[in-house]
Amino acid sequence: MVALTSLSPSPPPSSPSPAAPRRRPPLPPLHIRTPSPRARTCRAVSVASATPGADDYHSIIRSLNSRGRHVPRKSLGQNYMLNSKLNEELVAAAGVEEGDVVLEIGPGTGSLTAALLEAGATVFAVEKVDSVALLFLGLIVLIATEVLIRDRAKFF
Ligand SMILES: C[S@@+](CC[C@H](N)C(=O)[O-])C[C@H]1O[C@@H](n2cnc3c(N)ncnc32)[C@H](O)[C@@H]1O
Repeated sequence: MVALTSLSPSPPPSSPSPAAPRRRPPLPPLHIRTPSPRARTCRAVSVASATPGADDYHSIIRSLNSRGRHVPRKSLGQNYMLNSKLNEELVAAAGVEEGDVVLEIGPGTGSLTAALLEAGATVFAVEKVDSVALLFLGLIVLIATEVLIRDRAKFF
């Protein structure tokens, strides 16, 4: 298992030597929304993008384009949900309720994760691809769980 904190890039060294390995640039600041009373028992805090809106399509596309020019790979099933209403319907169809614990394999952009959090679930997310995991981290902060297992194959 990989601790979430270990995925966060370290601050760049003050005087990098030419032989030093390249480090990822720091993530942009996260704008954390105060959890609603309904989401109080959540171990994760969703951020602004958890709120469904008419502009879901554009914000997801913007996010996908912003992190390392992520190009979705068919071999990894990287199809992303652009309509958060559908995510809500999926969560309702699955009967996810407050206090449930959900293991989500492949959170991708985190759009379904956000709907699960809104329903009051605690979500453990497993994402294989680093660039997608970083994209996901831009949307969701896992606070108490602090665990992001990157490869389902290694987990099971
Ligand atoms: C269908 S997409 C996720 C869609 C997501 N609900 C969304 O709307 O953004 C599937 C995700 O599974 C990830 N994935 C593929 N193979 C995986 C594996 N072995 N372990 C964990 N994640 C994996 C992909 O990188 C991708 O982000």
